[in-house]
Amino acid sequence: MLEFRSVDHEIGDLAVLTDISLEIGDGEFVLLAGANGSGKTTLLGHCNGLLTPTSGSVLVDGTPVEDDLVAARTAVGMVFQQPRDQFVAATVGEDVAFGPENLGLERAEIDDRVQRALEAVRLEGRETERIQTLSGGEQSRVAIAGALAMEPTHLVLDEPFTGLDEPARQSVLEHLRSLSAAGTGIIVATHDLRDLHAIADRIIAMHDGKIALDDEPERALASLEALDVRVPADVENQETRA
Ligand SMILES: Nc1ncnc2c1ncn2[C@@H]1O[C@H](COP(=O)(O)OP(=O)(O)OP(=O)(O)O)[C@@H](O)[C@H]1O
Repeated sequence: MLEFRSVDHEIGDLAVLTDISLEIGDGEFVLLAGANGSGKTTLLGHCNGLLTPTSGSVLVDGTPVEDDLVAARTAVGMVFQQPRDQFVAATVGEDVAFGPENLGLERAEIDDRVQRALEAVRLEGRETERIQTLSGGEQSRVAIAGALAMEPTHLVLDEPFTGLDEPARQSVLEHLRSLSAAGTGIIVATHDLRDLHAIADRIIAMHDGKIALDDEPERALASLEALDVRVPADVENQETRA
């Protein structure tokens, strides 16, 4: 369980997050929507102690994040918007293996996790390739594989589908869905609600640093346009009609 209790985040005079309270249960698949600048990335940064609340607290499985940062970072896997910030090794295989190696796992278990993670992002057989030589979308997939290989109990992804081609997007989606079914809590910040709402349990929409709505997908979608979150299918329909 991931829990925010009245979290405020201020930067100077700017209230970036105001009074965020929410609970995300094990196995819940949550979409975090909202316009540019509404506070999504900042909210995600609080999930594993990357950011510290100005007031309020964040708890991972009942423990305040600041009480045990290592535990929080092991429990909550993060995939950032800019994958380049996330790489620690030169090659695909080394990078994805880095996290599991740090957990002190047996070699066979590490290799197994790397294989499964690379299959999930459709990069199997590419272990020895240098990350620098990959395309942006492929680099994003390496970053996702790195988080998957840690097998965290909560997985937080910031715009994970940007730059992914459709087969890779579907494969990652399928994997996230199966992780969620197996009990992993998933939070995906995204503008891309295309087919995601069909698999999500819940949509949380941010507006000006506050939670503007938190509801099951069908009801949430009906309210989203008022918050300036375009639903691509509707946009396409409007363009077709025009
Ligand atoms: N380190 C910082 N310094 C100053 N302002 C910041 C900082 N981090 C975030 N902000 C501001 O806080 C607000 C929320 O930013 P955040 O990145 O959380 O939004 P977002 O919803 O993730 O946006 P996007 O959809 O564009 O990624 C923005 O107005 C942003 O400019």
